Amino acid sequence: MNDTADVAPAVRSILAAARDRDGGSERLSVDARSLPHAFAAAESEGRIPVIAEVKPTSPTTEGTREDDPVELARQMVDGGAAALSVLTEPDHFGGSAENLRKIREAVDVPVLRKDFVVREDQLDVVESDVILLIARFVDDLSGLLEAAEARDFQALVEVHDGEELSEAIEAGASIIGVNNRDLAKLEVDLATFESVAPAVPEDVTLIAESGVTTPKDARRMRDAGADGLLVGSAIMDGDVQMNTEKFVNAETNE
Ligand SMILES: O=C(O)c1ccccc1NCC(=O)[C@H](O)[C@H](O)COP(=O)(O)O
Repeated sequence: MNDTADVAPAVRSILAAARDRDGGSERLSVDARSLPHAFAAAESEGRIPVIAEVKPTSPTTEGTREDDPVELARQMVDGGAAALSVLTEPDHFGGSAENLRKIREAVDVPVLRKDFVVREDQLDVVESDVILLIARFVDDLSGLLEAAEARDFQALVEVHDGEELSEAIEAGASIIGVNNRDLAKLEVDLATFESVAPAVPEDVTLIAESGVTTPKDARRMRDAGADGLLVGSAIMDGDVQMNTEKFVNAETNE
């Protein structure tokens, strides 16, 4: 695992828990729904491709949303989400593999497993269409990416700066997310995406992650080159269907 000494205490705690968490006992083989195809379908219908995140709580959110996660997921899809992200991290985000399993059964859009996977056996916990690999926290990014793809997962490789972007490109990532949240300080700055995006190759599916809180933010990320947006807190706060619609239609309702 790359440098963890300089990350926020909450993130150190997340990573300690991730290292201790068991993996799956059987190697998975996934029949994945295509994220790039889902993005293209949304674009063709005039919707911004939004990955809406089922995120019951987090270290930077007050309280926990106790609603049925499957019902929330359905409302996000009804609101036009091209894909969903489901937290499976239990200790800091209130997620579970069971939530993801039930949600993936209930919807027909691609589902991203949002967790802090640090070892190959942790890929085998639950089937999803896309799996998150965070460049900063993975020792052998190309090895883990290869292991994910060998199971037919699509991998979303998350980066925060140019160095991590180079690492992701070298590892062969075809879906890259630029996280606007600095995991060292937990501060969010949309300028992060704007500074990293220009170096991302054209053929990569590029996602702006974190800190998108208004339709104006959504347009800003799209203007900077985002193919899609990953939105958590701003969708989870209130009526999730209406909130999703707001982001999905941010360009048409301008
Ligand atoms: O969201 C947090 O508080 C957080 C804290 C520490 C590590 C990671 C964290 N979030 C993970 C994410 O990637 C976000 O859930 C996701 O990008 C959505 O972000 P947002 O729209 O800002 O909720």
